[in-house]
Amino acid sequence: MAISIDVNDEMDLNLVLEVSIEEAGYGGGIPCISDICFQVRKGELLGIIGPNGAGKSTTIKAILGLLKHVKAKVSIGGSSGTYAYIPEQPIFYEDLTLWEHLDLAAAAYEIAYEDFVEHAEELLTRFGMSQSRDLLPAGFSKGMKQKMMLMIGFLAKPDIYIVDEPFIGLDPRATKDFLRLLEEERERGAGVLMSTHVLDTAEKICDTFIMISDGKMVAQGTLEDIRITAGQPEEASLFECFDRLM
Ligand SMILES: Nc1ncnc2c1ncn2[C@@H]1O[C@H](COP(=O)(O)OP(=O)(O)OP(=O)(O)O)[C@@H](O)[C@H]1O
Repeated sequence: MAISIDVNDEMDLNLVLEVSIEEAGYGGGIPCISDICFQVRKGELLGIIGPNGAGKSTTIKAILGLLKHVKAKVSIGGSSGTYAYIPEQPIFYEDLTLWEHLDLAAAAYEIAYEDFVEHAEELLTRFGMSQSRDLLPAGFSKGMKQKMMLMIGFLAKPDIYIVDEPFIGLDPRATKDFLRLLEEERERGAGVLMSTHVLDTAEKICDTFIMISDGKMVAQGTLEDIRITAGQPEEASLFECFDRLM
């Protein structure tokens, strides 16, 4: 394994994430992804899109240093260089309530207790989860578990959010609440790296994209850049570009 995660104060001050993955995979010597390079700036939302099995989650795992086989350089910028990872599959402790999960996360992020209580109460209200605060997440629905992961991520107020497919379990109201919070965080200067299949939403909210197919980047940039790469006209949707490039 050869991965370096630098918390680097000397990089371009507007960059919150710089990724250069030579190759990465799950062992056995065969890489699943290769030559994936991109940057995320303050306030930017970069969408990773691609078909099932293209390598979106593997790219995220490579960035987080979760793979055995990875040759990559990852730099997280800003003075504190912090990130929050919101996984596609909720991860939780069977014996801890929702509130205890938030409390544990706040302790890990070293947030002062009063600040934690205020922010956590606000998040519970915004996600409509106040009544579930003292319940165990094992009994939650898929969407409620997803909301818990989002709340834990938002507690951190990091430099960059790394979010793996957030939309699948969320109802329309929760999706709206999530997008509004994300927008506020971007106004604060946080960057966002988000993988998703929901292309009409991605088209509306992402500033830039990387499109991955078969473990490689096939297009990169703004929607306009993607249209040019796909040889599509000005009015073409992200889905039409995706369809053409895949
Ligand atoms: N734990 C694993 N062990 C071995 N190979 C894996 C593992 N997870 C994923 N892969 C392989 O890595 C490749 C990329 O998978 P990945 O999960 O990154 O795709 P994805 O683009 O996130 O797909 P989806 O949209 O279906 O979530 C696939 O060929 C997949 O079979």
